[in-house]
Amino acid sequence: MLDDTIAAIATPLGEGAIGIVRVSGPEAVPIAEKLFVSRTGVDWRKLGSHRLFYGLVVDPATGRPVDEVLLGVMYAPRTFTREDVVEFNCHGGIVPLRRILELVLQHGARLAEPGEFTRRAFLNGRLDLAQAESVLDIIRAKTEAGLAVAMSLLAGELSSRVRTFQDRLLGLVAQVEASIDFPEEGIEEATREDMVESVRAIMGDLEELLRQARYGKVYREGLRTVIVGRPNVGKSSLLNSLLREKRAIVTEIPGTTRDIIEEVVNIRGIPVRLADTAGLRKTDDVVERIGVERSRDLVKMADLVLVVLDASTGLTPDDRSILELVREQPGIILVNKSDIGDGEALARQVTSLFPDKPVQVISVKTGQGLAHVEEAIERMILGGQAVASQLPLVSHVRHKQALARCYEHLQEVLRALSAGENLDLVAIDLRAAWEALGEITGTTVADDIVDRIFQDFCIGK
Ligand SMILES: Nc1nc2c(c(=O)[nH]1)N(C=O)[C@@H](CNc1ccc(C(=O)N[C@@H](CCC(=O)O)C(=O)O)cc1)CN2
Ligand SMILES: Nc1nc2c(ncn2[C@@H]2O[C@H](COP(=O)(O)OP(=O)(O)OP(=O)(O)O)[C@@H](O)[C@H]2O)c(=O)[nH]1
Ligand SMILES: [Mg+2]
Repeated sequence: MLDDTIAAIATPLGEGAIGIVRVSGPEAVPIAEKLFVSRTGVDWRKLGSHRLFYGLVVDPATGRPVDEVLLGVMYAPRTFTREDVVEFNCHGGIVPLRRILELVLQHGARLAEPGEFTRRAFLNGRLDLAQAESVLDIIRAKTEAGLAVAMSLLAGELSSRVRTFQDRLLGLVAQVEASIDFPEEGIEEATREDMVESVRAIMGDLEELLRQARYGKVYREGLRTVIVGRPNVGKSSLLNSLLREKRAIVTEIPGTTRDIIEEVVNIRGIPVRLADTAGLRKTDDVVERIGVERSRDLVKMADLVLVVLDASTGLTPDDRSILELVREQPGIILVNKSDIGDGEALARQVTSLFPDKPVQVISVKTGQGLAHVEEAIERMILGGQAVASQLPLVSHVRHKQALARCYEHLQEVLRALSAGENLDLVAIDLRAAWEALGEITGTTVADDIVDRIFQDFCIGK
């Protein structure tokens, strides 16, 4: 499979200053030799790697120039894929890009599958699986903090942590197997206790990583946040204010918002996917009822629900049923319009009904309390930790699950050790724990999982 040459347009299709057709594999350089004509008189084949050459792409069939380009040439093995790579930097229009790709395909390459360049980097050992996954995170990052998390994954910070865990586990396996091989010497009580201690230490470190994982995925996927409340309480006003943009229509007429409006806002580095919804109330209006249904569905899937109340009207039966809806969910209750009503009184009443939920008195109109809302959102996710002080090493559910599986096997190791069970059993679970970790870096991962990971990538990446 890796002896063929792949090609794709690596830049977005549209109008741009520059567009890139990327080619990787043994035919990359021969293809460039067929299509590229230098305009500077240099013999680019005689010069080194990682250089750009100015010239034309000429269609060999007609001899006619297709576009003026810069040709990037990078020789294996020190390239993104560890194969020969050439890049046609052409003008960023659909027609030049498509024409050049077509010529490349006619002269010895095939169209790359989604993520295939990065997949080759993985298969050829330049990146491990976790690092390869970070490439998509970098592209999709919504905030600087999200980018920093992705960059640390690319740099291999999680991978190297995982490898130290694996080394520690292998050390234990060796210890256990030595005892199995010389059963007549038995296993001393002290050795058993040593092992228990080492396993506990590893588990403690895993717990720390798993704690971070709880909020780590937020940096990649964003925090799914839904604003709910009765009609006219100020939900759309709140969205606009957090966005610092007049995105949603705001009027004094209840029932203004009918569709869900979704935007990503950057709240202290955290990408928050804010959804403004139709006001919730008992209604006979068909259109409005559909909107209400959608809001309820969204609430069920949310990471965080912002319930907006109106201080100027006090708590109504509709408010009470909305609050019931989020009783079991992470939520913050916002008492709005405190400029025209007694916000503190309503906040006290709500706190007595829902003592577990944070309540914040605000006025979107005057801006009162809005900074506290951002703070509360941050606290909610990080459990009080400051964002900047420590970015999570674990941001993928897949990585978290592998760590959790490793942890479970170690629990089993502990149980077997303390129950004085056969050391063969202990060794089996230690190996299973080691393998669970290998799924993160890709040394012990099934092919279909690798397939699935790269399917999400764009073509040309
Ligand atoms: N034009 C272009 N821009 C790009 C990429 C690309 O492939 N092409 N990248 C692709 O995603 C990113 C940069 N990533 C890259 C990663 C490694 C290498 C590379 O050649 N690595 C060699 C070291 C080169 C040297 O030592 O001089 C290596 O790792 O061996 C190139 C780009 C973003 N920008
Ligand atoms: N006095 C005051 N008025 C506010 C405040 N927040 C919003 N309003 C007003 O309340 C009215 C309703 O605001 P919206 O943001 O449209 O309310 P909504 O909850 O989105 O309403 P629906 O989309 O109908 O469910 C508008 O006239 C806003 O200007 C506030 O803090 N104080
Ligand atoms: Mg609205």
